[in-house]
Amino acid sequence: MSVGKLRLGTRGSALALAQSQAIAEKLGAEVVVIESEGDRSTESLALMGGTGVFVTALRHALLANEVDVVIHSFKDLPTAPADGLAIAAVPPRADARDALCARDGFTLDTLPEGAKVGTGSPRRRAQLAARRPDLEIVDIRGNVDTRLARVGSDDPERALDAVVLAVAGLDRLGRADAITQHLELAWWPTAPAQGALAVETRAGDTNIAAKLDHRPTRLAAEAERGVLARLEAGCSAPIAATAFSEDGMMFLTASVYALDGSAKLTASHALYAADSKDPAGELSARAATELLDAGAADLAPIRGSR
Ligand SMILES: NCc1[nH]cc(CCC(=O)O)c1CC(=O)O
Repeated sequence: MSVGKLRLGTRGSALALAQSQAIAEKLGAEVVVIESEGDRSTESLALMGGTGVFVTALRHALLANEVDVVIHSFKDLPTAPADGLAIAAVPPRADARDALCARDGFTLDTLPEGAKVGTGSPRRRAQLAARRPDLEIVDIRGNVDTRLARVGSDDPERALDAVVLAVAGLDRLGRADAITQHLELAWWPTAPAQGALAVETRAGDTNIAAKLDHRPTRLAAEAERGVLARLEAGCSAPIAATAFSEDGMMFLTASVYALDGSAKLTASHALYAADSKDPAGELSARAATELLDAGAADLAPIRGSR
C-alpha cells in the first residue's frame, strides 16, 4: 500500500459520496471520485450489463493502485469474488427496509386505483404487482433525487404518484422526509445486503479497514448474498433475503418472485451460530436448496450476471 494518506475511491453520486465520506472520516482517508460508464451514460443499466459497471470501475482503480480502499453498496456487488481483492470490512448495517415515497401522504393501500408507481427493480415490481395488481408500474432509473423529483411532478410526462426506494439511501441523503410509508421486512423483504456497505481493498491490505468490520452485519449479508450465489442469480433477479442474529441464533428468510407478482416461493431457516463453522454458508445453502427444489428456477428468470 501507499505510504501517505489512504485514498478512498467512490462513485460520484450523492448517495455514494454520502456513504463514502462517513467511512473516509473513520479511516482518516482522502476521498477520490471515480467515474464510470454507468455515471456518464443515460442508457438503461440493464443494457450496459447491470450495476456491475460501477463496481468494475472502482475495482480497476484499486488494482491499478490509484486508490487503497473502495466503498460499494453491498447489494450492488456481484457475488463472484474479485481476483486480488477482498472485502476488508462490512460496517454496521443501516435500515434494510424499503419505503414508499408517495404524493399526498398515500400508502400502498390508499394509493388511488391505477396509480403510477416507479421502480427499476424487478423485485419491487413483483412485490408491487402482488399487493396491488391495479397499479401502473413504471420502469425508472437515475439517482435518488431524480426519482423523488418525479413524485407529484408538474410535468405530466414524468409525473408519478409514488416511487419505492431504500430507507438507507434516503436516510444517507437526508431525504427521509419524503417517506410516506415504511414497508416492513416481515411482508416486504428487501434485496440481499440492502442497507449494508462493503469496504474493499487489495487482498493483502485488509488490515487498513478491518477495524470497521461488524461481524453480525457481515454474517447477515453473507447469508443473504449466499442465496443469490447458490441460485446463480444476479443483483437484478426478483429475489429478497433477510437475515439477522438474536440470542446466538441466526435466522434467514429468502423469497423468489414471479416477475408479474402472481406467485412467490419462500424458505425460512434458523440455526445456532455456535453449532456451525460457517453459519452464513450453511443457512444460505439450506434456503437455496429448498427454493430450487420447490421450482424457483422455473418461477423466475433468476440466472443472470453475478
Ligand atoms: N440499486 C441502487 C441502490 N443501491 C444502494 C442503494 C441504497 C440502499 C442501500 O445501501 O442498500 C440504492 C438505492 C435504492 O435501492 O433505493
